Parts: sequence; structure tokens; C-alpha cells
Amino acid sequence: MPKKREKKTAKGRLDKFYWLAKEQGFRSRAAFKLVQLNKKFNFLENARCCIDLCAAPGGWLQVASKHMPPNSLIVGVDLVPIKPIPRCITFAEDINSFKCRDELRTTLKDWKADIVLHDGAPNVGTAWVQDAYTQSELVLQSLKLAVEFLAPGGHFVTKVFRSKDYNNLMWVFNQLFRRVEATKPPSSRNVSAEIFVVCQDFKAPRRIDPKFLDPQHVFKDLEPLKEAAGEGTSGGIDPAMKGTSALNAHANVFEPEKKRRKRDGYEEGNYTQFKAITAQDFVRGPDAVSMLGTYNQITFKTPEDKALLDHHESNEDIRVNCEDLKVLGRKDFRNLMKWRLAMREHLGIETPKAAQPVQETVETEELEPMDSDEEMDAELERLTEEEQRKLRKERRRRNEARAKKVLKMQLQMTTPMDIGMEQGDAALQGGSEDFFDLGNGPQGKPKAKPQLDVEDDEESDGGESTTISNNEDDEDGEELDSDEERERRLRRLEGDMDGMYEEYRNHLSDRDAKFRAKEERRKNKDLEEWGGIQENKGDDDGEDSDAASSVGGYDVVQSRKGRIDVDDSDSDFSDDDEQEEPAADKARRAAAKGKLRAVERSAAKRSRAEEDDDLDESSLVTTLESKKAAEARQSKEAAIWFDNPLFKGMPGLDGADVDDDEDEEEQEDDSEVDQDEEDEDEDEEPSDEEEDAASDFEVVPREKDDDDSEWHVTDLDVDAEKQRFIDEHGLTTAEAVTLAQQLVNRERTKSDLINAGFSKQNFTDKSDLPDWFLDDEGKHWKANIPITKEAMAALRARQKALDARPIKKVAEAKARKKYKAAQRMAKAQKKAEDVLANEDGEMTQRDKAKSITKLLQKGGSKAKRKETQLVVAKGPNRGLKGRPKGVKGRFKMVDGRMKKELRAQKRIDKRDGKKRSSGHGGRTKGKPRVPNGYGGGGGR
Ligand SMILES: C[S@@+](CC[C@H](N)C(=O)[O-])C[C@H]1O[C@@H](n2cnc3c(N)ncnc32)[C@H](O)[C@@H]1O
Repeated sequence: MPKKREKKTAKGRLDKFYWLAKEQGFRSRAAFKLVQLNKKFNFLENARCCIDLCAAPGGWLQVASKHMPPNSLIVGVDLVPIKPIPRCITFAEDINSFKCRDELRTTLKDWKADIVLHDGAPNVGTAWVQDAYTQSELVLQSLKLAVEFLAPGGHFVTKVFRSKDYNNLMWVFNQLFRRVEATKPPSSRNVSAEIFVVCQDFKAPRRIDPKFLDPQHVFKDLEPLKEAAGEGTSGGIDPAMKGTSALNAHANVFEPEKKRRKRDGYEEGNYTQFKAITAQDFVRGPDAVSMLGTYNQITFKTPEDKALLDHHESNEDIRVNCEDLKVLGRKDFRNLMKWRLAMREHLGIETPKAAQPVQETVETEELEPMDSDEEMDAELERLTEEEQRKLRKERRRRNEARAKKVLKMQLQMTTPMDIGMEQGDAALQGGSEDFFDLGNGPQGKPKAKPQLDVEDDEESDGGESTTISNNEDDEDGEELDSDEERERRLRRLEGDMDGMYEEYRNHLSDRDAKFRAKEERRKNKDLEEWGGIQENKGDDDGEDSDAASSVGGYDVVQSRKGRIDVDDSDSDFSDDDEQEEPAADKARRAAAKGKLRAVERSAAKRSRAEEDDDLDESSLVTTLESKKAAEARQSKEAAIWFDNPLFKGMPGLDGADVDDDEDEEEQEDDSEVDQDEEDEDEDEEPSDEEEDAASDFEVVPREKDDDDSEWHVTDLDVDAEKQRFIDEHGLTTAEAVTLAQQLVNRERTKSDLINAGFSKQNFTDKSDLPDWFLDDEGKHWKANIPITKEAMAALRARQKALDARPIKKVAEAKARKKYKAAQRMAKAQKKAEDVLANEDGEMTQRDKAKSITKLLQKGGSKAKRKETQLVVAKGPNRGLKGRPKGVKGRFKMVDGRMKKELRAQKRIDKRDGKKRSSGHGGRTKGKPRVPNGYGGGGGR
């Protein structure tokens, strides 16, 4: 059944960019065009002021506001009003009107735009040719506004229809901008004749001839295409080929594998894509390459054409090839050219000897009739060269940008973080070349890293590289010669970056006490495992503690690790050693590598002037100690290290004294290590081999099996420790609870967990990453382990239960109360027993039972405090000494105010729902609130 053709309804036009725009909250799918253009040319990131002409509904404005730095000025104008967009100023106006210009002036005040965008399209629907012309006029109008508002060096991005005016517009752009490039972003539909022209680096001439911006002149006076196409020249190119760039046509033949878009627009009068040429025309025509690149088919319809097929050179291959030129490869084209030559000879047509440049067009393209293999090769070479030149230019542009950033950083205008972020963004957006990309370039050559050039330039011309050079001749300048050189430059640049990062940190630590404290904490954490050695070393050496702390075990071992590492990098590290080195030690060494690198790089920076490529050990790790002293110290450290009971009984180590107390201490320390830090510690224990490498001891390498068992034991301990922690505290994180619940409910199995362990994060080797990157990543990267609602609910419930528990003081009071009650009961029981044992005979059994019940009742309850009666000292009681009349028991003389206050307090407590803890109530629990002056009026 034939496949149903997709309807050309509006729905049929809803492609992935439409849905993407919807998903990402862009107002139009056009937004992606700007995203992709910016990805390629990177013009938004550094722009401070942007004008978007024909901006409705605002997709481009959204992109600009997203990519431009905060506090940038973004102005959008369109015929139709634009719904407000954060950070953007918009107004409705026709861009052809003076009002629009005035409005822009008012909005921008004295600002100049870094970028002017134009994605305007007239209301299409009339004749295509008319639409195209209106579009071209709109483009010219937007250019007019651009030249008025653009800052020197600014960019202008515009949409152009591929029509006959295209070349004229390009010519004008080229007069006003230093770099002009036409491109069609992937999000622009292929069926659409639109193309985007990115004009970079505005020349900002002091005076612009108004003719440049006048449609009358631009579209009528300049007709380079006509000339290029051969009108008025002796070339006499077929009218069917008008509008097809000769360069493009040639490229179709020389690089047929490259799919070219039709950028030159449709030629006048020919609105079909399919074009055929007769065999006779092909053979007799002047520019075979252009013809092959332009036409789809060579036909053999007329008798003259058919006669050519009778020639012995016209084999089946040629016939088939002529049927569809668009599917041919280079070899097929070559064969067709050969066949054409044979036919020309057969027809007695003279082959032109040398190629005559047809006409210098504004684009300085040359059309050369190519009739021989050599010429074809020459053309191929030319194209390749052109491609390379383009690449170099692009590289240079990036280098310059990079150099600017580096300079800014040096001037403390930005932080390394900014650069990282920008680069990260660029990478996310799929920028044309990644900062860290060392992959191969198109010609199979490794891509030169832009920053390498930068840094080289910087050095050679003392920072002049920050000025942007647009001279195309420059691009043939320096190139990266060899991998070795590239590697060296890369190292140097990294060294610079690290040095700068170090400076930045110093700067921060000078300024920020918090940062200092953090650094200290981090350092202490690192030092933890070596604290023991440091102490011992201090003791053994008899050095004072200050000295020991300044040159601690950590530093020493780090530098030693460094030395091993350097040895390794210089491949002096013997193969044997490497083989003996267990995997864990390798990992440790790798971790140490990262730290060492910083030292290495700053040292590299210092010795930048030296062109010597070798990483000299002494230049990387410098020590103030003499070699002998260092060796002696290292021996002592090693001795202490091998004091560990683990090494007991090892041949060759028996001589080492073992101090049991110290061992115990070390073990205790170990057991106190935080649960969280256990894994790290396990990783960072120093290896025998490392220590061995620097000590005088000769250690017999451990058997592999022993090794394993040892690590297993450690693993068990870690697990036991973790289990103990969990038993004691329960699962403390939502992730852990989620996991536990999933395991219990069999939603996850053990193998799931093992499989999950094979993630890219777990196997990423970070040893080669620079410090600034690792620091930043440590700050911002968080593993995203999913948690469930149930887990959160369980944790919350537990926390609630914890919160509901009484505070310590209350718990103690309660316990005290209980204890006192028990004491009272014990006392009462004792008394009851005495009563029972009473043999007096005065007490009847009944009396005894009565008094025992009374005693036990009393013992069970707290003795009630006798109520103190408050007696107001007024009337006859005023000034009374002794017991007032009619009052029995304890009493207290008070004045009327106190009684009132107590009543008021009772009322307040009742209202607040407070319980009165004593008969008198009051703010202080257990004590009646006695107004001032009544504390001492004691009862009698
Ligand atoms: C393709 S849309 C622009 C889409 C826009 N870039 C976006 O991302 O949302 C073309 C716009 O050009 C506008 N336009 C056409 N002629 C104009 C003129 N003379 N003045 C101002 N705007 C114009 C139209 O109103 C239309 O909104």
C-alpha cells in the first residue's frame, strides 16, 4: 500500500523544535534558531546591550535574556505588542518608521548596542518574488538601524531570503562588517528559503554612504551575480545556472559527499529543483564542472545526443551516471569528465588550454573551466585549503576570546569559576568546540586546542594577543607543529591556570575568614591519618612541636608521593615496582597525583622560560632539607610506620622496635574515625611500597592472597562499624531509608544495587583534573539518589517521636520523683511490718490492719504539703502579732494586693491553658509567685 503523504496542514509543520519550544517555555520555535546561531558564533554571552528588531512573540528575546549577562539592556520592537518578558524592554512600532528610531534612542540613551538581531518577516502570502523583495528591504532597514545603534565591533544577525537580492545584501554587509557568514541553523526548515547572516565586528565607519542602505541602489545598482554568471562576459553561462554559485556547483563535484544546502536562492524564472541538460550541451558547454554540479541529469533525447552513445567510450556506466548526477561520487564525476573530453575530441572541439578567470565578483570567486584531472586536483586542493583556512580563522577567533578572559582573570576582573561556567555552558549548548576537547579535526589532524595558541601568543607578544585582529592574512601565521609542542603548551597553560587558581584562593583566604576556616578544616581532615606519624616523628626526633606541625607527616608523605609520581611520569619508576604495586596503592597514588599537579604546575609556571620539556624532579618538589637529612627523617618515619603490628613477623622488619602503647593509641584513633570518613581513610592509607620506595627498609612484597584477605578483613570491619552505627542511630538519611524499604519490599534486589554501582561517576578517574575544577565540583555536585515519600514520612515520624521526648531536666525530675516514691513505699512497708510484728496485745488485729492500710496509703502518695492560709492584714488583723482569730494551721499575713494578684495570675493561667504546678501558682514552676516585698513574711 502506498504510504500516505503527510498533509501539509499546520499540524504537519509541528516538528520537534515546536514541541521543544513548548516544553522549554519558549514563545516560538524561532527561539532555537537564535540558540543555534549563538552556539556557533557565541555573540550573546559577552553582549551588554541587545536590540531585537521584529521580535514578536518574543522567542529571541527570551533566548537573549537567558544568555546575556545579568543587568544587560535588551530591547525588543515589533509591529505587534509583545507580552512582557523579564529583563526586556519592548514596544510596538514599525521598524521602518522614524518613531521606532526615536523610541530606540530614548530607550538606549547613550548606550550602544553590542548586538542587533533581526528575524523580521513581512506578512507573506503574495507572490514569492514580492515577498522576497519586501524581506530584503526589511533587512536593509534593520541594517540601517543596526549601523546607527551598534557599537564598534558589534554584531548584526539577520534573516535573509535566498533570492536574487541575496548577493547584493551580502556585498553591503561585507562593506560594513569585518566578518560575514551566512548559515542555516538546523532548526530552520529546509523548505524555507530563509538563511541567517551573521555579521561580526562592525567597522563603524565615521561616514556611511547613504547608498549602502538605500534599497534603490543596493538592489538595482549592484548585480554581482549577473557578472559572475557570465552576462556581459565571454563565458556565456547557461541561464539555467543563474543564481547558482559557481563555487557551490564546483564543490558539488569535488566534494559530492558533502550535502550542500541551496544557499543562493532560486534562480529567476526557475522554481523547480530538477534540471536537465542535453548531452550535446554538456559536451560543448564551457564549464563542465559547474554543469555537473548544477544539473540533475544529462539526457540523450535528440538524435545528436544519441549518436554520442554510439561512441565506444560511452559505456553502460556513463549512461547510468548521466541519469542522476546528484548521486554520483568523485570517481563518477571524473569518469564523466574523461568521457566529455573524449566526446569533445570526437566532435573535434578544441579544449581550452588555460582557465581564464571569468570575472572578479564581489565575492572574489573565480570560475575556471576545468577539463583535466590535474585541474580537478588543483581545485580540490584549493577547496581543502580554503576549508583549513576557515578552521584556522575560527580557532584564532576563539583564542583571542580566551586570551581576553585570561587577561581579565589576571587583572582580577573575573574568577576562574566564571570561565568554567561559561565553558560549561558552551559545552552544554554543544558549542562548536569544547574547551577540553582534544579530539581529531576534520582532516584527521588533532584539533589544535585554542588556549594553547593563546598562551603562546600571549607570551610571545606580551599580551598583545588580546587585541582582535581581523586581518585574514594573519590566519596563516603560527600553527601548532607537533603533538609534543601542543602537549608542552597545554601543560604550561594548565600550570598557569592552577597558579592563578592558587592565587585566587590565597586572595580569598586573605579576605574571607570563613574560607580560611574551611580550608583549615579540610586540611585537618587530610592530616588526620598522618597525625600519628607526625607526633611520633616529633617525639623521635626530639624536635619541638611547632616544627613538627609546620612540616607534618602529611607534607612529607605528599612530597614523597610526589616524587614517586614524578618518577613515574618520567618513566624512571621501574617496571618491577609498578607490578608489585597493588591496585589500591595505584588509586592512592592517583589521588596524590591531583595534589601534586598543583605543585607541579606552579613550578612549571615559574620555570616557564625554560623550554626544557622534561619534568625535572628537583624543579617540582623542592625541599629545604639536605638530601641526607631528608633520608634520615624518611627512615624514621618508615620505621614508625612499620611498627604497626601488621608488619610484625615480616622478614627484614624484626629489628624495628614496637611500642605497644603507641600501637594501641593508633588503633584507638582508628576506631574513632568517623563513619563517613572511613571509606576515604581506607583509600588514603599509605602503601608499603610507597614508604618503601623512600626508606632504607627492604620489604618483601606481600603475596596477592594475603593482600586480598587483609583487605577483606578491613572491609568486614567497616561493615561491622556501619552496622553498629545503624543499630545505634538507625538509618539517618532518606536515601538509606528508601533503599532499605525497597529492599524489604523486594522492589530492588542485591544485583540491582551491584549493577547500579557501575555508573560513570564511580569509575571516573579524577586524578588528572585540576584543583579548581575538583573544588568547584565538590561544592556543587550532589549525587541524586531518589527518595520516596514513604521514606520521608518514616524519617519524619521518627524525628517527631524524638522531639516528643522530654528534655533531660524533665526526665531527671521524673526519675527523682519515682525514686522518692519508691523510697516512701519502702519506708511504709517497713513500718507496716513493725506494726504487724507488734506483740503488745494492745492492738487488735483490726487496729493493725487499719494502721497498715493507712501507712501504705501514705507511702503510696506524696505527703501533702500543709496549706498555708493567707490572711489579709487589714481591719482587726492590721499590725496583729500572733495568730489571727478563727485561723487554724499554717497561716501567712499578706496585704490585699497579693491576694488580688494571685487571683489575677490564676485567671491568666487558666486562659493560657497553663497548669499550675503548685497551690499558689505563678510564673516560676513549683514556687508561688510572691510579689516583691512578700518573700519574707513567713508563716508560723
Ligand atoms: C518570524 S517573526 C519573529 C519571531 C521572533 N524572532 C521570535 O523569536 O519570536 C517575524 C516578526 O516580524 C514582524 N515584522 C514584520 N514586519 C515588521 C516591521 N516592519 N516592523 C516591525 N516588525 C515587523 C512581524 O510582526 C513578526 O512578528
